[in-house]
Amino acid sequence: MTASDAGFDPGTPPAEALADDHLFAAWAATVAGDLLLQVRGSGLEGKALKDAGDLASHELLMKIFAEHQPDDAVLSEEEHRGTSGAHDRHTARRVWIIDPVDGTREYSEPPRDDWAVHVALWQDGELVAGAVAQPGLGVTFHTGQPPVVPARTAPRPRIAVSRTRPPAFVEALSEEIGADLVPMGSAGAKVISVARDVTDAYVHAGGQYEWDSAAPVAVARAAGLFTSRIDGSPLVYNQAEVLLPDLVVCRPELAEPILDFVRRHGVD
Ligand SMILES: Nc1ncnc2c1ncn2[C@@H]1O[C@H](COP(=O)(O)O)[C@@H](OP(=O)(O)O)[C@H]1O
Ligand SMILES: [Mg+2]
Repeated sequence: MTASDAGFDPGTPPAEALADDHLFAAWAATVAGDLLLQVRGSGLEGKALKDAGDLASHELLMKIFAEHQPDDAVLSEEEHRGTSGAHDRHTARRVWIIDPVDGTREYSEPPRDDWAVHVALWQDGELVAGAVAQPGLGVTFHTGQPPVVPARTAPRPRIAVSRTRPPAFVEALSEEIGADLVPMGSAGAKVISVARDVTDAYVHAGGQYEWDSAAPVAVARAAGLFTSRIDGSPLVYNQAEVLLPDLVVCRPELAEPILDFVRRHGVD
């Protein structure tokens, strides 16, 4: 199913979004999320719903970027795991890194809300803008108005982990630092859960790609959260190899205990 099959018209971006990359990212992620809600309400289920949502959101976003950001390259999960659009991301100054549906499994399990649309902008070596739409919550988190992280409410740290592929070492990590594990779908939903004080950290290892974390990490950084690879090195985007298999996003005070555990025990 494509956006036009679904009879969906995203309209035109507001003038302020055309003049501001943060607001453009937010607009694009939000309209793709609106389309995904419409597809989710169409009666499809399971794999058919996953495939229809992925395709519709991807095609809508590619059309939006071709029309409104024609000079930029796009790196999308859904385009053969590589560059798409008219420009080569290896030479472009500006590359939009998008995940049309993150948490595809959870998207196909209504009424779960742990799925997201990711739109990030990489420019001259850095992430400079990002938006994570969580249509199930009815909110788009973005760098134009970064989330204000509430004071910590839980007495024990809560670590968000993949529902289906949690890294083995997080069990031992949680025991050592006295944390509770919170299984959840979608890298974007997990990063945003830290910003919302639903959890205090997101720890992942064992596999992921640039589009899974680019937009969430841009939002997390703008919100003042700590972000790095699991070995403490920086997360770097628009690399020739798009595998970016591990990350930590957390309240700043939890970075050292988590990274220290990994230094001492590794992640095997
Ligand atoms: N071991 C792994 N290898 C490849 N991708 C992985 C992975 N673990 C998680 N991911 C990807 O990271 C995103 C979040 O995963 P999870 O919900 O398990 O935390 C998902 O993106 P998609 O839903 O866009 O495919 C998933 O495919
Ligand atoms: Mg993803």
